[in-house]
Amino acid sequence: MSSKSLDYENLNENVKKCQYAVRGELYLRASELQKEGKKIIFTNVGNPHALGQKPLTFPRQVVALCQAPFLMDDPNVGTLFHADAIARAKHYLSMTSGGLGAYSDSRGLPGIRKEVAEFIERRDGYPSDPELIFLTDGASKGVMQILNSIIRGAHDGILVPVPQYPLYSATISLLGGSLVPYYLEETANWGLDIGNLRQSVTQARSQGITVRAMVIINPGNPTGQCLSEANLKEVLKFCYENNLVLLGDEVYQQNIYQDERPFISARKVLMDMGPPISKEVQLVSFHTVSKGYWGECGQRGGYFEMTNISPQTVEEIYKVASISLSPNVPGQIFMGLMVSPPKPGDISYERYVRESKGILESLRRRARIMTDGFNCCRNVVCNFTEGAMYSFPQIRLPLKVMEAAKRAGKVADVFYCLKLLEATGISTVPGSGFGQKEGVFHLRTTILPAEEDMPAIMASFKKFNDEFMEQYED
Ligand SMILES: Cc1ncc(COP(=O)(O)O)c(CN[C@@H]2CONC2=O)c1O
Repeated sequence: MSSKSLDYENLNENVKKCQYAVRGELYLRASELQKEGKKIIFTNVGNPHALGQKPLTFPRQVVALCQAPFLMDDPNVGTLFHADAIARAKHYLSMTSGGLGAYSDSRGLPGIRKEVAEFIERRDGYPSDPELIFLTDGASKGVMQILNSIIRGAHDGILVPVPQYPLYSATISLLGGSLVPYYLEETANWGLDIGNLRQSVTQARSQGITVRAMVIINPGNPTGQCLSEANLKEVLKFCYENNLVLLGDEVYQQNIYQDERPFISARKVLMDMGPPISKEVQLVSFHTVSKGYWGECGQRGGYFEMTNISPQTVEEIYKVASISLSPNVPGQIFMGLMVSPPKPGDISYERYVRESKGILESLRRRARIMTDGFNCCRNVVCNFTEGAMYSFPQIRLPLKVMEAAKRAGKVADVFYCLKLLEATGISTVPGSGFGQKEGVFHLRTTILPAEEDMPAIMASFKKFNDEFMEQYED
């Protein structure tokens, strides 16, 4: 029988080439162990509610009423839902053309895009145009749409920070483009070095690659660093000088755990720089409801905002978005609620502030507990998690581990993470899944396990690591 179209050997080569380590070998092994009854701590994915974080009450009340508007016909609805949640649900339902079951415009509901624009204006102090904001099924889909618009073939290069979040490497592979790495400096707390950027671009160009865009992830995933205003100015100037569109992945902008480098958006810095840069540099900024203190990953709410992109290009991106008909409407409503939460004086305001502040303060404490826990191990060095949701310690491994890993046919940090998983049930992602310098090894875990469980998890890690090192030390 001749081989069929969807047989492996006939698949699109780009499909076979792309990799996404966050749900790769370690995750699959952890799932197997879980099926065998082993207790697994899935700290490999930035998935807060899967690790016990409670959803914020107000957004869930509003979306519940939007999903089941008949509840508002019940005379007792006020005993279960606050008046501001009821009013908000009616506000969103009035924007739809028949409730949550109807498609919306392919760019998302205009009323919610307006709320996003108003949020950006409040945050940055510059006007934002709803016509340049598209709502998406999570930031992932927005990133894929924009990269799809940029990459024309193998000679088109995208500058990506290494270590990087593998949505970028996987999507660039899938689209048949070229990833151009720029290495973050671990000893400078994962700082971005413009000299390294220049070197990467020069090298890529010498290989016939046209570098077309640059990705920044701020705060960083997996590295957690927060870019300073000075860094952002350097990057925007670099993009201006090299005619690059900047993709500003800012999905962790609510996740800030230090006061030295508060979040500042690439768009604000761009506008502050004034002409010619503020008029010339093309920027696309991404945000999501999956992160922050919302953590509503499963709702699939996201947006991207375009700056200095021509109407003709916006039309093309709109045309492609229309192929998927409509971003999911509940996710859009979550986005509207996130960018326009209860205000002082609203009935739900106190509870909203109490819940969100509580989550953020706990995340900040957990970042510290985890960093200190890793740094208690003699062969582990861990930068503090300034932002985002991850810890990315460097694990120094002796020669015998390299040899054992080689015999097992594994990369050294995959070998280490598998042993960690088998011994403790802690499911992580090996640093090799994010890219790292030759001969240096890391793992990525999240700071999401419940705060009360953290000390025990870090003790379990230390016990494993010290025993592992005894077994393999030179
Ligand atoms: C930097 C970055 N950008 C975009 C996304 C996509 O988010 P949504 O599509 O959900 O909006 C993620 C998700 N982070 C993944 C998910 O969990 N762990 C991770 O590393 C991310 O870390």
